[in-house]
Amino acid sequence: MTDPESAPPHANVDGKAGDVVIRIRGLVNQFGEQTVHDGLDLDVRRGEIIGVVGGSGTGKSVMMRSILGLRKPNAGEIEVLGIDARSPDPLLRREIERNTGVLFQDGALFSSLTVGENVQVPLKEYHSDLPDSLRYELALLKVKLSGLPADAIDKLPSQLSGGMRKRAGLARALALDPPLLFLDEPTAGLDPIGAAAFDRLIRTLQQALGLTVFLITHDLDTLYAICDRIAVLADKKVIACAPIEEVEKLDHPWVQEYFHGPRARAAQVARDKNQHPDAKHERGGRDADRRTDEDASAR
Ligand SMILES: Nc1ncnc2c1ncn2[C@@H]1O[C@H](COP(=O)(O)OP(=O)(O)OP(=O)(O)O)[C@@H](O)[C@H]1O
Repeated sequence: MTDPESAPPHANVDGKAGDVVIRIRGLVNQFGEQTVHDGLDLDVRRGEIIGVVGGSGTGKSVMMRSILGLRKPNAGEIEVLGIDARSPDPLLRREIERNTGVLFQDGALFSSLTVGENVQVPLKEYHSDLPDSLRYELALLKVKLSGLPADAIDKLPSQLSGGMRKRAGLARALALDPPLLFLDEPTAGLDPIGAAAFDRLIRTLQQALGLTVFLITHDLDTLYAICDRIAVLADKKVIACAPIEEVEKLDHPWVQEYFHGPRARAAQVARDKNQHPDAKHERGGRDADRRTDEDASAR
């Protein structure tokens, strides 16, 4: 761990795929009498898309907030790229912030700023020395990378569809080229075709940019289509963290209900239909163009 007294803080952004980039041990989170996490452990590996699932109120968002240092846990250790996420040191806090992009559920865009201005907010904070024209060009690059048309850059969030707002939020999350991307329910509120397209975008960006993605979702299609491993929150802990084929078999009432109900069956059918023998990285390969009405209605 870097000693902020003797050396500038430096996140461990280089390394090989599979290295642990987020390490949680013995996490405890309480709100008054309510214990949300009690001795939760989790390792997130470099280069993976980890899907975080669990019933409503099991503490998925609280875990994400703890990792990002937005909430101080009651106990436990959290390291993000080798930095102690519980540290109050502003330099360490800033280092974590600079290396993590976050897409919150509601997009969290500033409504009075254009898309381009929203994307430039982190650029202004961390690269204030850049000329305005270059910052604009960088914002435009992120807007295009997120699958938006170039002219979206000058629009207000209220002038965009829900799916486009998500993409704008993604463009802002990617503004600083962070190695870690956090997504809270990215496909919530999107229609099935829009959700499938967003899944593909995430997978494509993750591969192209070498991102590690921490993805909270209730969306079974997303889990089957793009997640390398699934972390299941239940009983105040992560009770399993494994590829979906293993997690499905877990003898736990919530897991059984979630992964073997009618919605799960539809998602599995979609996955099996779309799986292509040559698709090395596509786990499920949910493909909007090939979705059936049955699949769509099961979402
Ligand atoms: N600031 C807070 N003050 C009090 N209780 C809180 C606070 N934040 C979260 N909680 C409680 O912690 C529990 C976990 O909340 P969290 O939002 O992490 O759940 P979740 O798993 O993300 O749920 P969902 O899937 O419904 O979004 C809930 O019971 C919630 O009410």
